[in-house]
Amino acid sequence: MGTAAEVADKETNGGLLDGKKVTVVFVLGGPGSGKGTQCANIVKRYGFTHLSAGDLLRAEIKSGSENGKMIQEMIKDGKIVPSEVTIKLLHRAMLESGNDKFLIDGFPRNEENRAAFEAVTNIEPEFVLFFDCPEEEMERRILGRNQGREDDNIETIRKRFKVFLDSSLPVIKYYESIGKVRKIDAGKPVDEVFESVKTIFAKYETKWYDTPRGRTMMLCIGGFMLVSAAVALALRKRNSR
Ligand SMILES: Nc1ncnc2c1ncn2[C@@H]1O[C@H](COP(=O)(O)OP(=O)(O)O)[C@@H](O)[C@H]1O
Ligand SMILES: O=c1ccn([C@@H]2O[C@H](COP(=O)(O)OP(=O)(O)O)[C@@H](O)[C@H]2O)c(=O)[nH]1
Repeated sequence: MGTAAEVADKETNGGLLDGKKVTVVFVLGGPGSGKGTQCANIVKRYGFTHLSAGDLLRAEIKSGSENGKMIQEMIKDGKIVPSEVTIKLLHRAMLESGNDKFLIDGFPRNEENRAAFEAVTNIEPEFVLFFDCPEEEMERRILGRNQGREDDNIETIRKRFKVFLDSSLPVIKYYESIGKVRKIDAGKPVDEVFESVKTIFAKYETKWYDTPRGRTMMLCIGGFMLVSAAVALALRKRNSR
């Protein structure tokens, strides 16, 4: 038996997030493979919350936090930011979202990231969506991205490709060894890539009656049927007199 704090910690981390069972999909692939683009499509169709580790780190730089300078230097150099920093941001964003389905994009980037995330959150991904794309195509896409990112220059791009091969691919290999990788040919046009994505996410299709509008419609239909039944009953009573 640990201290109250340790017990509370175990309770919040018992495979649940804030007492809620959650679904996590890790979205991995080289820089420029189209992770962010396809995550936006998945969010629209399947109601997941998209958490890009890179976006969270860039927001942390902008916020002027004490870690900002360190994060900025690491990103500029294509290096992987220490796990505790990224995991804290991801964990907080998950809690704040209120959703129970998450796409974690661009994380875990190395074995240490992976082990630390599981140790801290006790959450294992449902599966890993892996965007497999030729390096020349990824390079072409990043150079045409035009988002004003400090790391989208040829020197840093080459470093990021090396980090991907040396550190991130082993994570994908690990998940492959336990049957959790869903590989997509990401070298094709956006729509074609999304067609492949859809076959993997089919079971998460949001039913129309599960949306806020659908629930309102169901309530209206239920109300209408109740009123019709009451009127029919009243008419039958009157006619039988
Ligand atoms: N299948 C695709 N074909 C051509 N361009 C793409 C495709 N997917 C994404 N892009 C473009 O390539 C660039 C990088 O895509 P992005 O989604 O930001 O990649 P990542 O998140 O993996 O770094 C963006 O400018 C995006 O519009
Ligand atoms: O979990 C993460 C995600 C991103 N990064 C840093 O953020 C950069 C940009 O990552 P992002 O996923 O935004 O872009 P991508 O490289 O996939 O285009 C990486 O090169 C890393 O320096 C990191 O350190 N840890």
